[in-house]
Amino acid sequence: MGDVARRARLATELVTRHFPDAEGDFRRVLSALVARAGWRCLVRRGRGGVDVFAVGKGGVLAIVIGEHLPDHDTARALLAEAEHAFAGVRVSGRVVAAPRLVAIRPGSAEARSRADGLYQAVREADLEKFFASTAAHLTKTHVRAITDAVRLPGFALLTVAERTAPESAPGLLDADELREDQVASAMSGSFQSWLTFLHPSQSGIVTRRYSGPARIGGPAGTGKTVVALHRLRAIARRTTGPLLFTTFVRTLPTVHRESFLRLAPELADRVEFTGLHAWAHRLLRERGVTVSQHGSVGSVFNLAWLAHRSALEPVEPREYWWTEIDTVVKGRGIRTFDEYTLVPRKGRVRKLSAAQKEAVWALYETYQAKLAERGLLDFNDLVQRAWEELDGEDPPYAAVVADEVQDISLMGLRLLHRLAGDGPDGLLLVGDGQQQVYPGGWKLSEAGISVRGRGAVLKVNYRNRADIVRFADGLGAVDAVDDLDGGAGVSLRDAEVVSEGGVVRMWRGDRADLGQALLEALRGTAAPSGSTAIIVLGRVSDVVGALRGAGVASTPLKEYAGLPDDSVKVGTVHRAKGLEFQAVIAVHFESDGAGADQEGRELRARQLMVAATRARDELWWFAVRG
Ligand SMILES: Nc1ncnc2c1ncn2[C@@H]1O[C@H](COP(=O)(O)OP(=O)(O)OP(=O)(O)O)[C@@H](O)[C@H]1O
Repeated sequence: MGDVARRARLATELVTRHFPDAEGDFRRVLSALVARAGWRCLVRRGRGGVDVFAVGKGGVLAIVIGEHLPDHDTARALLAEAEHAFAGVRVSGRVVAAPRLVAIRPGSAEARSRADGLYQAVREADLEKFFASTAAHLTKTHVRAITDAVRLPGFALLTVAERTAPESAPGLLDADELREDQVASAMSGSFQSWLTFLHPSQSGIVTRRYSGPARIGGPAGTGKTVVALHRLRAIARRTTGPLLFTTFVRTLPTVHRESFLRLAPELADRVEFTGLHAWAHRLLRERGVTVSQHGSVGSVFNLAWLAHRSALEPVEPREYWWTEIDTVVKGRGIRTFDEYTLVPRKGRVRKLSAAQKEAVWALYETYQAKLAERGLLDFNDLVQRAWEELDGEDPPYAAVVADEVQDISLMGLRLLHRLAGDGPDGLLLVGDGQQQVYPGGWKLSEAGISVRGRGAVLKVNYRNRADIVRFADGLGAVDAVDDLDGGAGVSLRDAEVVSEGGVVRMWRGDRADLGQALLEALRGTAAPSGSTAIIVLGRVSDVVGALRGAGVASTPLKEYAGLPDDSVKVGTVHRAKGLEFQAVIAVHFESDGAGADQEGRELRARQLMVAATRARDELWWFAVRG
């Protein structure tokens, strides 16, 4: 008899023995659950609460089985029961996050949740599809450990023995199973185990109630985004309004949406994942503000620059002045010359004379005039106009999470504040000052946001292996880290690292040899191509050209949406921030760092650190000479 048929027969016998009086529908659905390989079911019937806690590679599910799907209040009560049942359950120092709620309707009649994303409704006929779509992230050892640790009075553990492991030896895995488990864990991404396990400090932040805007800080890889996603789910479960997850990087929300859908597929329609500029653009369009799509902002700035370069170029190059206008003037919402003369130019090392400030202002005015002539808005204008639109209105979101806030402009912060307001659990700002990859700087208080007493810092690095953290820490990013609000923060050096080992390899050579060296590095990594990224500090086209020359196909990071594929990703450090890969080849050009001033050197050191900390297991450090 095949294993599937054997399991089905044994499951039916087991269920009939335990629940002889239960109705046929219940017994049939339960038998199908118990028969699933790799899942263990804790079952109780007839108390009006959760029927089954199923623990398996797809996590922990609280399941109710019945013809009638739960309404809103019932679903909330079930979730509370499920949360309570697993509260404090620990496995190797991590706690088990609140389970997902699933309502299974016997038969094939329509099953649609009537509770706004509190649970996933599944028809019995779709059970196979449902389990196939559940992200596998726990090993068999995890599953055993959870079911061993949880105490659920009144629930019976119903499992069908694996073919080789007799059920009389619960908690033990035989040698084959263990090996298979380890391979599965290495291959299948048990690094996604954050979907079920949280460090106690992470879990504390997920469930904490904040009376107003709050902030989560901590160095690279400590689970800030993980906590933000869990918290979003927790907030969604106790509110009814719309929720937003946003960042300044256009592509990042799409990637994090994929993670969130693995964590809480039932909330797909409740939480919006959008870049802040795209959000502002949409608002303006909806309100009838025409935003021209034609022409390039960069070429308009060039025209303005041509008119003023003679005064400014002898002092600093074009890029410096673009940054001055982008982050100091427009990023801070400065509208008059007088304001500009008074503003603290945080993060800018060079002091400007009165005459230089006048020249900056003239450049700004020409740039604005030329944008207006063409009906163009740059990113700062989009944010400013959206912020003005929302003046005096109620916040459109019940809660907003903003990730990577260290790179958001001051005006961006003000817009976020209008999106969420000052209400309880409304605005959550997540970031790490040490990872700033754009110049700029602000204190939250300058944006009118008070997070006093509502901050948390994470310190346990779960992403990078120890050798990679040590290497990244030595790259010279300033250790004195800002907590995003002018206070002292925590740097990578202070992080506690969970995974030992790691591979760091160096290459230094000429441009002409780059393609071949990349090819060899790609061949030499243990990571599959799809889990490898080439992160470039400098011109990406140079690296893509070298790769093409070596016959390697790649996908630009700006098109990466977090879905698995088997191509190598290539992009700038600006595109790579917030992401992670099993292996990273970081390519920098030595000439780019030469001659930089203190501000440029610090920014570059932070960018190098961000590139290095994208690597989980392997880092190849490529320095191109000349
Ligand atoms: N509780 C956890 N259990 C297992 N793995 C975890 C846990 N928390 C985080 N991780 C792992 O660490 C990785 C990094 O987490 P996350 O991206 O949230 O960190 P971060 O602090 O936002 O990083 P960065 O600031 O560098 O972008 C996750 O992708 C996950 O693989």
